[in-house]
Amino acid sequence: MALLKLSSSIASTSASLGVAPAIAHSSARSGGVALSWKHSCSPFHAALSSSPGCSSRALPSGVARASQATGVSAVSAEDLNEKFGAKGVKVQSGEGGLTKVVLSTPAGSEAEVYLYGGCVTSWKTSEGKDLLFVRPDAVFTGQKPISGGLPHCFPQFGPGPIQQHGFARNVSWEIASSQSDDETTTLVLQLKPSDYSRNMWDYEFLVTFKIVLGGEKLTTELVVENIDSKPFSFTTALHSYFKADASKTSVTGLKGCKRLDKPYEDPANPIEGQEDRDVIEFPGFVDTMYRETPSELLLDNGFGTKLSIKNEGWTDAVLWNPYLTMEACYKDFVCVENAKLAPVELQPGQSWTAKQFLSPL
Ligand SMILES: O=P(O)(O)OC[C@H]1O[C@@H](O)[C@H](O)[C@@H](O)[C@@H]1O
Repeated sequence: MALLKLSSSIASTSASLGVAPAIAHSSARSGGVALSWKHSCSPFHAALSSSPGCSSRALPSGVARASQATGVSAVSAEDLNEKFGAKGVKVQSGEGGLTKVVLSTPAGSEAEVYLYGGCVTSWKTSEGKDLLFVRPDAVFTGQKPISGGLPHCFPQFGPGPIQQHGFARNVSWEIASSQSDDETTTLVLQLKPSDYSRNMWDYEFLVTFKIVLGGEKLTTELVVENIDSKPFSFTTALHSYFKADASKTSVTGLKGCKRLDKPYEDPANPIEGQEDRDVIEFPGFVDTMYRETPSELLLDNGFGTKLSIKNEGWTDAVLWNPYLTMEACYKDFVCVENAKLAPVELQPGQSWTAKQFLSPL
């Protein structure tokens, strides 16, 4: 069940960061890995996706390209560090000059969060193992979503009328606050409307993303508030990329759920069914949306780590592995995405909250 509640007050933001001109840097995370993507263009991807090689067709009028959004913070990492830096919170210039926040705890766990896309790109337990995955084709230019970690799909999961997975993953978020104590480190980001977002989704909203790193756990809370004078509705997901040996990976907990399989060539027309497997593996292309999912899924990443993926408020889930359409990396990750696939309708003043709790067992 979605948690709908009236929002009494809107948190004020300490930083004021607009969407600023793009920087010239262009840095692939691959460190020189040769890329030979076969991610060919489905009709939907061809029109709206940021996928490599899929950007040449005309867009419906009023729809902005992802590449028109730019994500460089207007305030330098040094200034932000001055304001929000603390024990366990360091604001730094990251890949491609994009601002990142490095979170750490006394127990030795660490996370990295890029303000561009409000994207957690790394989460290391105290053993130093990064449990998240960033694709080798991910770019840190501030002009395309970072493909990896925990990107946001908002205000549309898709396919739909605006760009694939919405705009939240390809705009700069602001730091609202940071905090750390002996056990946990917390970073709160906010996303506000811009000309870019209004051009495709003309609503006034406030999205708050709280990231809490504590011991061996990574908890996130997403709050969407309608601060407009008119209602709006949205769909959303936390497009979580987990490092995995896909040939040995499995997900448990979805038996009995309604499933919608998205054919690669026609993702807008999914095939309905019901999940009858206790344990789901990834032997080939997987792109399945599950409805009314339980509050906990278990991911065995094939490297000996079992991860509990709990949630509150996320009512649906998506499993994705691109298989040979991304030959260079499909063996190395799976996406297990907490999602909200049925539109959430918010009246002015209302908000919606969903939490994700990740912890190795
Ligand atoms: O390449 P993108 O835009 O990040 O999307 C990747 C995939 O994301 C998944 O969530 C979708 O179910 C897939 O259909 C999609 O291909």
